[in-house]
Amino acid sequence: MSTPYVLILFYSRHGSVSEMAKYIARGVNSVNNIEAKVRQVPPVSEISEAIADPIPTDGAPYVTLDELTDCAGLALGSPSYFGAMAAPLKHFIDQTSTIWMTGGLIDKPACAFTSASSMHGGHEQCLQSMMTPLLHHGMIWAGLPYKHKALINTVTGGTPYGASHLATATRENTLSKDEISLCEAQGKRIAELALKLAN
Ligand SMILES: Cc1cc2nc3c(=O)[nH]c(=O)nc-3n(C[C@H](O)[C@H](O)[C@H](O)COP(=O)(O)O)c2cc1C
Repeated sequence: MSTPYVLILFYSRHGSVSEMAKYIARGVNSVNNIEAKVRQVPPVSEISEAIADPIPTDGAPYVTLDELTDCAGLALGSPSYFGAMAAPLKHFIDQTSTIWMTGGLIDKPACAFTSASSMHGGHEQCLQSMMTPLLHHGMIWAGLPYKHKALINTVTGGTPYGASHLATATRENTLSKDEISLCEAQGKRIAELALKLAN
Protein backbone atom coordinates (compact mmCIF):
# COMPACT_ATOMS: atom_id res chain seq x y z
CA MET A 1 0.00 0.00 0.00
CA SER A 2 1.30 3.48 -0.81
CA THR A 3 2.27 5.89 1.98
CA PRO A 4 -0.57 8.24 2.99
CA TYR A 5 0.07 11.92 2.36
CA VAL A 6 -0.99 15.37 3.45
CA LEU A 7 -1.68 17.51 0.40
CA ILE A 8 -0.23 20.99 0.82
CA LEU A 9 -2.08 22.92 -1.84
CA PHE A 10 -1.61 26.63 -2.45
CA TYR A 11 -1.64 29.60 -4.73
CA SER A 12 1.25 32.05 -4.49
CA ARG A 13 1.98 34.92 -6.85
CA HIS A 14 5.07 36.42 -5.22
CA GLY A 15 6.43 33.54 -3.17
CA SER A 16 5.40 34.16 0.44
CA VAL A 17 2.73 31.46 0.60
CA SER A 18 5.03 29.12 -1.31
CA GLU A 19 7.70 29.70 1.35
CA MET A 20 5.20 28.87 4.11
CA ALA A 21 4.33 25.63 2.30
CA LYS A 22 7.94 24.45 2.68
CA TYR A 23 7.79 24.72 6.47
CA ILE A 24 4.38 23.08 6.65
CA ALA A 25 5.85 20.23 4.58
CA ARG A 26 8.73 19.98 7.02
CA GLY A 27 6.22 19.60 9.87
CA VAL A 28 4.34 16.88 7.99
CA ASN A 29 7.55 15.04 7.16
CA SER A 30 8.61 15.06 10.82
CA VAL A 31 5.86 12.47 11.44
CA ASN A 32 6.52 8.80 10.63
CA ASN A 33 4.38 6.80 8.17
CA ILE A 34 2.98 9.84 6.31
CA GLU A 35 4.48 12.31 3.87
CA ALA A 36 3.88 15.75 2.38
CA LYS A 37 2.78 16.25 -1.21
CA VAL A 38 3.22 19.89 -2.23
CA ARG A 39 1.11 21.17 -5.11
CA GLN A 40 -0.08 24.51 -6.47
CA VAL A 41 -3.06 25.67 -8.49
CA PRO A 42 -2.51 27.48 -11.80
CA PRO A 43 -3.24 31.20 -12.09
CA VAL A 44 -6.50 32.26 -13.71
CA SER A 45 -6.48 34.57 -16.67
CA GLU A 46 -8.90 37.26 -17.69
CA ILE A 47 -9.74 35.06 -20.67
CA SER A 48 -11.33 32.20 -18.81
CA GLU A 49 -10.92 29.71 -21.66
CA ALA A 50 -7.13 30.02 -21.46
CA ILE A 51 -5.54 26.79 -20.29
CA ALA A 52 -2.29 26.77 -18.35
CA ASP A 53 0.61 24.62 -19.52
CA PRO A 54 0.33 21.34 -17.60
CA ILE A 55 3.73 21.89 -16.02
CA PRO A 56 4.46 25.20 -14.25
CA THR A 57 7.62 27.08 -15.19
CA ASP A 58 8.72 26.96 -11.56
CA GLY A 59 7.61 25.80 -8.15
CA ALA A 60 5.41 22.86 -7.19
CA PRO A 61 3.53 20.83 -9.84
CA TYR A 62 -0.08 21.69 -10.50
CA VAL A 63 -2.55 19.67 -8.48
CA THR A 64 -4.95 17.13 -9.97
CA LEU A 65 -8.42 16.31 -8.65
CA ASP A 66 -7.23 12.75 -7.92
CA GLU A 67 -4.45 14.08 -5.72
CA LEU A 68 -7.04 15.97 -3.67
CA THR A 69 -9.40 12.98 -3.48
CA ASP A 70 -6.67 10.62 -2.32
CA CYS A 71 -5.09 12.82 0.36
CA ALA A 72 -5.22 11.80 4.03
CA GLY A 73 -5.25 15.45 5.14
CA LEU A 74 -5.13 18.88 3.55
CA ALA A 75 -3.32 22.17 4.19
CA LEU A 76 -4.70 24.91 1.96
CA GLY A 77 -2.73 28.12 1.42
CA SER A 78 -3.47 31.45 -0.22
CA PRO A 79 -2.39 35.06 -0.11
CA SER A 80 -4.99 37.28 1.59
CA TYR A 81 -6.73 39.16 -1.21
CA PHE A 82 -9.20 41.68 0.20
CA GLY A 83 -9.53 39.50 3.29
CA ALA A 84 -10.36 36.31 1.39
CA MET A 85 -8.62 33.54 -0.56
CA ALA A 86 -7.28 34.43 -4.00
CA ALA A 87 -9.39 33.66 -7.09
CA PRO A 88 -7.14 30.89 -8.52
CA LEU A 89 -7.59 28.79 -5.39
CA LYS A 90 -11.34 29.41 -5.29
CA HIS A 91 -11.48 28.59 -9.00
CA PHE A 92 -9.88 25.21 -8.30
CA ILE A 93 -12.19 24.51 -5.34
CA ASP A 94 -15.17 25.29 -7.55
CA GLN A 95 -14.15 22.35 -9.73
CA THR A 96 -14.40 19.85 -6.85
CA SER A 97 -18.12 19.11 -6.89
CA THR A 98 -17.52 15.55 -8.12
CA ILE A 99 -15.45 14.95 -4.98
CA TRP A 100 -18.19 16.56 -2.87
CA MET A 101 -20.84 14.30 -4.44
CA THR A 102 -18.91 11.15 -3.57
CA GLY A 103 -17.94 12.40 -0.09
CA GLY A 104 -14.27 11.93 -0.88
CA LEU A 105 -13.00 14.35 1.77
CA ILE A 106 -15.39 13.51 4.62
CA ASP A 107 -13.68 13.07 8.03
CA LYS A 108 -10.24 14.09 6.79
CA PRO A 109 -8.43 16.84 8.71
CA ALA A 110 -7.82 20.22 7.11
CA CYS A 111 -6.15 23.53 7.92
CA ALA A 112 -5.29 26.73 6.11
CA PHE A 113 -2.37 29.15 5.90
CA THR A 114 -2.05 32.63 4.51
CA SER A 115 0.29 35.53 3.88
CA ALA A 116 -0.84 39.16 4.08
CA SER A 117 1.03 42.43 3.74
CA SER A 118 -0.57 44.30 6.63
CA MET A 119 -0.88 43.30 10.25
CA HIS A 120 -4.62 43.79 10.46
CA GLY A 121 -5.38 43.20 6.80
CA GLY A 122 -7.52 40.11 7.32
CA HIS A 123 -5.27 37.12 8.18
CA GLU A 124 -7.99 35.36 10.19
CA GLN A 125 -10.74 36.32 7.78
CA CYS A 126 -8.82 34.86 4.86
CA LEU A 127 -8.19 31.62 6.78
CA GLN A 128 -11.90 31.38 7.51
CA SER A 129 -12.73 31.90 3.83
CA MET A 130 -10.74 28.74 3.10
CA MET A 131 -12.43 26.87 5.95
CA THR A 132 -15.96 27.36 4.58
CA PRO A 133 -15.75 25.16 1.45
CA LEU A 134 -13.78 22.51 3.35
CA LEU A 135 -16.56 22.24 5.93
CA HIS A 136 -19.00 21.76 3.05
CA HIS A 137 -16.78 18.88 2.00
CA GLY A 138 -17.16 17.36 5.46
CA MET A 139 -13.53 17.90 6.46
CA ILE A 140 -12.52 18.30 10.10
CA TRP A 141 -11.03 21.72 10.76
CA ALA A 142 -7.87 21.95 12.80
CA GLY A 143 -6.48 25.29 13.90
CA LEU A 144 -3.43 25.88 16.09
CA PRO A 145 -3.73 25.36 19.87
CA TYR A 146 -2.18 27.87 22.29
CA LYS A 147 0.17 25.24 23.67
CA HIS A 148 2.47 26.60 20.95
CA LYS A 149 4.24 29.48 22.69
CA ALA A 150 4.89 31.19 19.35
CA LEU A 151 1.18 32.04 19.22
CA ILE A 152 1.64 34.24 22.31
CA ASN A 153 5.09 35.53 21.40
CA THR A 154 4.61 36.43 17.75
CA VAL A 155 4.74 40.09 16.79
CA THR A 156 4.04 39.31 13.12
CA GLY A 157 1.89 36.46 11.75
CA GLY A 158 0.44 33.34 13.38
CA THR A 159 -3.14 32.82 14.58
CA PRO A 160 -5.16 30.12 16.35
CA TYR A 161 -7.16 29.81 13.12
CA GLY A 162 -4.03 28.76 11.23
CA ALA A 163 -0.51 29.82 10.32
CA SER A 164 0.00 33.23 8.76
CA HIS A 165 2.88 35.41 7.61
CA LEU A 166 3.13 39.17 7.73
CA ALA A 167 4.76 39.99 4.40
CA THR A 168 5.83 43.61 4.71
CA ALA A 169 7.85 45.12 1.86
CA THR A 170 11.16 44.54 3.67
CA ARG A 171 10.48 40.91 4.63
CA GLU A 172 8.10 39.69 1.96
CA ASN A 173 9.27 36.08 1.67
CA THR A 174 11.22 35.86 4.92
CA LEU A 175 9.32 34.23 7.72
CA SER A 176 10.00 35.07 11.37
CA LYS A 177 11.12 32.37 13.79
CA ASP A 178 7.64 32.26 15.33
CA GLU A 179 5.94 32.08 11.94
CA ILE A 180 8.21 29.19 10.92
CA SER A 181 7.56 27.28 14.11
CA LEU A 182 3.79 27.69 13.70
CA CYS A 183 3.93 26.48 10.08
CA GLU A 184 5.86 23.42 11.21
CA ALA A 185 3.45 22.82 14.11
CA GLN A 186 0.52 23.04 11.74
CA GLY A 187 2.00 20.51 9.32
CA LYS A 188 2.82 18.15 12.18
CA ARG A 189 -0.67 18.45 13.64
CA ILE A 190 -2.44 17.67 10.36
CA ALA A 191 -0.15 14.70 9.75
CA GLU A 192 -0.80 13.27 13.22
CA LEU A 193 -4.55 13.84 12.93
CA ALA A 194 -4.62 12.26 9.47
CA LEU A 195 -3.04 9.09 10.82
CA LYS A 196 -5.40 8.98 13.82
CA LEU A 197 -8.51 9.57 11.72
CA ALA A 198 -7.51 7.00 9.13
CA ASN A 199 -7.54 4.23 11.77
C1 LIG B 1 -5.39 41.86 -5.23
C2 LIG B 1 -4.64 41.91 -3.92
C3 LIG B 1 -5.36 42.05 -2.75
C4 LIG B 1 -4.69 42.07 -1.52
N1 LIG B 1 -5.44 42.20 -0.36
C5 LIG B 1 -4.79 42.21 0.82
C6 LIG B 1 -5.54 42.31 2.04
O1 LIG B 1 -6.77 42.36 2.05
N2 LIG B 1 -4.85 42.36 3.20
C7 LIG B 1 -3.48 42.30 3.24
O2 LIG B 1 -2.91 42.38 4.33
N3 LIG B 1 -2.74 42.14 2.11
C8 LIG B 1 -3.37 42.09 0.91
N4 LIG B 1 -2.64 41.91 -0.24
C9 LIG B 1 -1.20 41.59 -0.14
C10 LIG B 1 -0.93 40.10 -0.24
O3 LIG B 1 -1.80 39.35 0.57
C11 LIG B 1 0.51 39.80 0.21
O4 LIG B 1 1.40 40.53 -0.59
C12 LIG B 1 0.85 38.33 0.19
O5 LIG B 1 2.02 38.15 0.97
C13 LIG B 1 1.14 37.78 -1.21
O6 LIG B 1 1.44 36.40 -1.13
P1 LIG B 1 2.38 35.68 -2.22
O7 LIG B 1 3.76 36.28 -2.05
O8 LIG B 1 2.36 34.24 -1.86
O9 LIG B 1 1.80 35.95 -3.56
C14 LIG B 1 -3.28 41.93 -1.47
C15 LIG B 1 -2.56 41.79 -2.68
C16 LIG B 1 -3.24 41.78 -3.88
C17 LIG B 1 -2.45 41.61 -5.17
